[in-house]
Amino acid sequence: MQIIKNYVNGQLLDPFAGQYIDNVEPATGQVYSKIPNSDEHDLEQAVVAAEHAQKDWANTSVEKRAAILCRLADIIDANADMLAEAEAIDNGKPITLAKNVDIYRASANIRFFAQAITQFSSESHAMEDVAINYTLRDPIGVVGCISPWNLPLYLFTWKIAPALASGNAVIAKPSEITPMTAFLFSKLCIEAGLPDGVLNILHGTGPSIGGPLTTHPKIKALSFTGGTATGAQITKVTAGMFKKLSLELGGKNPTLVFADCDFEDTVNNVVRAAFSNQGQICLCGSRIYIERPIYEKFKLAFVEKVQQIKIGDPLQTDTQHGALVSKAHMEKVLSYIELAQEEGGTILTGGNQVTLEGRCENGFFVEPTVIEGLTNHCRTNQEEIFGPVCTIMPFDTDDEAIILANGTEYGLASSVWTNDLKRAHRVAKEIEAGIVWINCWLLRDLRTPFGGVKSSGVGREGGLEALRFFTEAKNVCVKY
Ligand SMILES: NC(=O)C1=CN([C@@H]2O[C@H](COP(=O)(O)OP(=O)(O)OC[C@H]3O[C@@H](n4cnc5c(N)ncnc54)[C@H](O)[C@@H]3O)[C@@H](O)[C@H]2O)C=CC1
Ligand SMILES: O=C(O)/C=C/C=C(\O)C(=O)O
Repeated sequence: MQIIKNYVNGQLLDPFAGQYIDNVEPATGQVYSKIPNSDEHDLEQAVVAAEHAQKDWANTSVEKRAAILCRLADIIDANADMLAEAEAIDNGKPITLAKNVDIYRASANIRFFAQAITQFSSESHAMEDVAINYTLRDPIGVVGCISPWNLPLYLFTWKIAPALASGNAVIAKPSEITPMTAFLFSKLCIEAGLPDGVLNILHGTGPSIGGPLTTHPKIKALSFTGGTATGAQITKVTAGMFKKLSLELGGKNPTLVFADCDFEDTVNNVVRAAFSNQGQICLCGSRIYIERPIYEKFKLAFVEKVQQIKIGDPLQTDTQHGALVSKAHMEKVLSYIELAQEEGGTILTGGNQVTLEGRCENGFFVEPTVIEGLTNHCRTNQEEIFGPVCTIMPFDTDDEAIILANGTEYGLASSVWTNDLKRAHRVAKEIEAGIVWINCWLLRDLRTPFGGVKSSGVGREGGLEALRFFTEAKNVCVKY
């Protein structure tokens, strides 16, 4: 059984208290590794190491920092098969998805921010004949990054890469539900020659290490991705501590399908948007609104396509739909399917747990599920299910579609499917969300601002926004 270790000051360490928790493979339901349940002592050691390393790292030339990070990205690429298999085992996601999306993006994140920092510049403001102001952007110091289980290495690297590139030392906590690729990554950091203490990875649960990390006085900025309730808790416990916070939280994202869309392409992509990664992406489109003239036709084609999704062992390369991340999460998703029926919904396809034969007979599999006949304000359409469950509903006018789309507390992402350019722009402007995709979904340009409004988060990451978040601006005013 593999024993995962913390990565502190360049070394792979056991937790001080010797406490471990079980790591379960979702596709089999079996414990297959042990995870340190780190606590304040481990954190203190990491903070000391990070503080010690940070000044040298900040004083290391941008070119050298970028070169080390690019080397790390290359090493990820060289180990892509190994990492993809580890991610599929740890998370339950299909191995093909793990390789093409998760691991591909992990190295892209690191390479992107390694290059971005070499292009980062700051503003100057001239006061005619009086003075010139220029802005310095210094690293913050020691920062914290907390990431979730749904896109483990993808989101872990999305946070640490800009933090490191801009000269901070990082204490990162991956999800205790999917710790494996962050552990493997720590070995790759050693191989890449990342200086000791610049990145420290502490494993463990929210209460044992996540909480202490958020309130540690020496950690001046926190980037968090996860559930909205946890984001609210972090805001509460850090109130009055004057930390910079970037919170990427939940979504309940609308997909708006207009009658003039490219029908086939839209059906294919709306299926992908609803069910990729078993619906466990905060950007998934789980509320699908279809313009009435094509409602019945779209429904038939959509359900037919969903029924073709191949459910199977995540380690088989032809599997399209793997296991949910945990038993608890599977039970949560199944309880929402039950709730949807109590609320008057009709299941058009799916709705059940799936029992596979062989090695995966005890895995946490749930069918891709499509429900119709619900109102917009029912709990099924208001609460984040974060699983392979979507609802479909008709609409009659653009204005109605916008009201329905905006009718939840969330505001992360949305997609709009139409060939009417004016409509696309108008709807995009009216939708309350951090991201609107027109005739596409999850098409990501890493330079763009990424984040949500309303209960979907605070702040933006991506591109310059992330580099700005992980630096402090200082204005210098020079009188002529
Ligand atoms: N990106 C997203 O939008 C995500 C949303 N979720 C939603 O949240 C629900 C709960 O999933 P969880 O895994 O429990 O998410 P979570 O928000 O509890 O976990 C995310 C990360 O935060 C850490 N954490 C938990 N409590 C903490 C605390 N008090 N202080 C600091 N860190 C803490 C976790 O250990 C993990 O690393 C899911 O069912 C889903 O609806 C979950 C993961 C990602
Ligand atoms: O940055 C991206 O491309 C995707 C981000 C996804 C999440 O934050 C999520 O699913 O939690």
